[in-house]
Amino acid sequence: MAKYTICLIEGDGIGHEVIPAARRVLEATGLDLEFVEAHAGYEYFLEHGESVPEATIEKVMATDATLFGAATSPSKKVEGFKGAIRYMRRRLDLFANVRPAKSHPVPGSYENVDLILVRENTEGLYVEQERRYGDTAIADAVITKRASQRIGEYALKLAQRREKKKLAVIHKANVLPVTQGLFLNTIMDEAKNYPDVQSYDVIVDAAAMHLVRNPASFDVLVATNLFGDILSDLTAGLVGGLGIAPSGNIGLEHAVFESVHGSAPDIAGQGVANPTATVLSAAMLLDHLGEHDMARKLENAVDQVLLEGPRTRDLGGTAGTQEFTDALIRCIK
Ligand SMILES: NC(=O)c1ccc[n+]([C@@H]2O[C@H](COP(=O)([O-])OP(=O)(O)OC[C@H]3O[C@@H](n4cnc5c(N)ncnc54)[C@H](O)[C@@H]3O)[C@@H](O)[C@H]2O)c1
Ligand SMILES: O=C(O)CC[C@H](C(=O)O)[C@@H](O)C(=O)O
Repeated sequence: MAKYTICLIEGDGIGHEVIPAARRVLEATGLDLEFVEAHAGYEYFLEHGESVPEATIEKVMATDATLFGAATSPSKKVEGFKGAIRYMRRRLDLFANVRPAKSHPVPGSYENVDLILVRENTEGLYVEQERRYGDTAIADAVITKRASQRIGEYALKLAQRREKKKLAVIHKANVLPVTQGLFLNTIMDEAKNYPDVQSYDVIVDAAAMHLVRNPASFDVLVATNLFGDILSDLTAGLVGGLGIAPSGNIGLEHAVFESVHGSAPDIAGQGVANPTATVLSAAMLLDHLGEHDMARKLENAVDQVLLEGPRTRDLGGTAGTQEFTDALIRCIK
């Protein structure tokens, strides 16, 4: 039996391109890995009537960690459809969505950025409870003390292990003192147990401005689900864009790693997707398994190829997914 088993889920669109690329990179590490393939996404839903079959959940639970490509969610209501990644986050209680943004040697990346956005991954507006009364539509935002406390604890422990030891609690308690106030106050109370971490609160709109003006001043950020969703695309944009930004959906028992980007229907099937975000998510997966040296080796190889080329189109180059992946593999070996 291999040392680690890894579940691979391609999903939709460019998921079919970036997961095989990341698999080749993982195979090139020489680690003793066994891969198990599973299905999820909109294409699977159209064929089988469900977006995440139970067999996929079982494979995610039975393997050591999962690498997910991307999945499509249509912007209209489709009867019986559940967004694949959103369903998996809640079903597997993957409560922490960890989204690092680090400077890369690519055009448009700020220098000296090294931050991690921790997004609460199970509630907020993502409980997806919407209803319509005539011309009025209402969505619930659920915030619980339990989920706020555990995401706060996760972010504080993460900040404690880092050099700067700073935690920005992102909120909108000035307008929503009951829901956002519960999130903010619960985390600020928890922070009293971490006196070595400098915890401070920032209102989300101001946080967006500060992130663009002075991203190097941030260390760890924690936010409710939708604010974290929006700000993590912003932080991806600070350091080279969606082609580069990785993430991990982490629970107490299971973990699913995935790029921040989606299925990119505008470029899917053309062989031009940048696999970096998925490869860096694979590096996070290796860290999760305790393979820290190999994780650093992957990250260093990514930055070396980003610096020297070839680069993919989203970063101003002309390389396709294959050519970029080949260069990465040469660099690892
Ligand atoms: N975690 C997920 O599975 C996830 C995340 C985001 C969006 N989505 C879904 O994906 C679909 C498309 O959403 P979208 O277009 O708003 O976002 P997207 O992230 O798929 O694409 C946004 C833009 O970034 C580009 N891009 C993204 N990844 C790239 C890569 N690896 N290399 C090069 N360019 C890349 C795309 O070509 C596009 O122009 C939607 O159905 C959405 O619901 C899923
Ligand atoms: O396409 C979906 O079903 C979800 C997209 C997803 C989200 O959390 O909203 C994506 O934007 C992300 O940041 O992971």
